[in-house]
Amino acid sequence: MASNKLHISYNQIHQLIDYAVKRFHLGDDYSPDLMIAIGGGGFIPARILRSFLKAKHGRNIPIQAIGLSLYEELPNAGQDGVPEIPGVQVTKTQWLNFGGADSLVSLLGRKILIVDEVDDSRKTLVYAVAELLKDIRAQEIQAGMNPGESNTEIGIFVVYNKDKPKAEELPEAVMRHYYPAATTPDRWLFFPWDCTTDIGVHTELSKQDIYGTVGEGWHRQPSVSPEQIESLKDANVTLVSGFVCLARIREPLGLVGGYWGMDPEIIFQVSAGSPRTAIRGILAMCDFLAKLRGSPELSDETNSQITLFIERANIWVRINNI
Ligand SMILES: O=P(O)(O)OC[C@H]1O[C@H](OP(=O)(O)OP(=O)(O)O)[C@H](O)[C@@H]1O
Ligand SMILES: Nc1nc2[nH]cnc2c(=O)[nH]1
Repeated sequence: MASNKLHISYNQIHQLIDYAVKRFHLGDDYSPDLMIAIGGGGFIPARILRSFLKAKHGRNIPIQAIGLSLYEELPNAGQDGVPEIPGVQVTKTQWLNFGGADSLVSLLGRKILIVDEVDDSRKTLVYAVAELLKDIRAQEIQAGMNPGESNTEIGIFVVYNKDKPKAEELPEAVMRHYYPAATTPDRWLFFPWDCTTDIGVHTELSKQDIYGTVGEGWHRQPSVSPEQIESLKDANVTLVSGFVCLARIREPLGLVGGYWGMDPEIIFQVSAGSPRTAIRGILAMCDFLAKLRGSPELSDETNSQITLFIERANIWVRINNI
């Protein structure tokens, strides 16, 4: 794993959740009636998500909390972005008590949405789903049903999914309702709630991280101004004096690519690499956009912006292909 961590701000999380609800048609295509937040990182995202789902149907979805822990509780780990060491096994620190005498909630027939802030090795999510399935089976037996007869569904919402080989796999039925608001490279994510120094400085750093720019792309309209497209034309002027030009085109890349789910690594290549890496990134981006062009979901205006963007990017590549 690369050593540099990515600063994440509260706003980025809020905006990503907003966009994800729209992008995945949450509340319509999959309309949960129970959220289960994995604490502590899943608590704030679940609460934000509840607001966006309420805005759709006017109903507040109940949030239940479970506590699972995989990462070692070393003295400074987790604090101020110090990466934690993954443990071997997930441990339960808190669980549902649906069978308890004072419990009013049944899992049967529900559309459940598990919420967490990050899917890293996937061990935590796999464990949570396996334990939940055991509870569902137990409740089905108690109700005199056959396994699966209650048609209870489980979905997963994560704010960040790390793009890496996962240690364990989720059941196929659950993957059909797997909603990652954003995909990140395999770096340590430094969340705002882990910051114990200056949250203002942390927020500023989150804007400078390329991922911050990409993240912002997800919530804005997929539209790039003519001036931004135009700026590609003279990007080569500053290339020779460093990577200033790449910063100039980073925003339009983040806007178009981020909004339509382009791999953030491409944008990272474009803005953080050598000229040659940048050119590779631009070409990968053109490929991505070319596939997107003409999609029925795109407006005519967006389509023509993409066409123009590819044309300008190609000019940029030709000029700089050293
Ligand atoms: O995909 P995985 O490798 O299993 O990692 C993801 C889990 O790791 C973090 O939990 P952590 O144990 O650090 O607890 P916390 O949420 O209280 O910080 C995070 O909140 C996820 O639940
Ligand atoms: N804060 C934090 N917790 C994690 N748990 C697993 N991966 C991560 C990460 O990148 N950041």
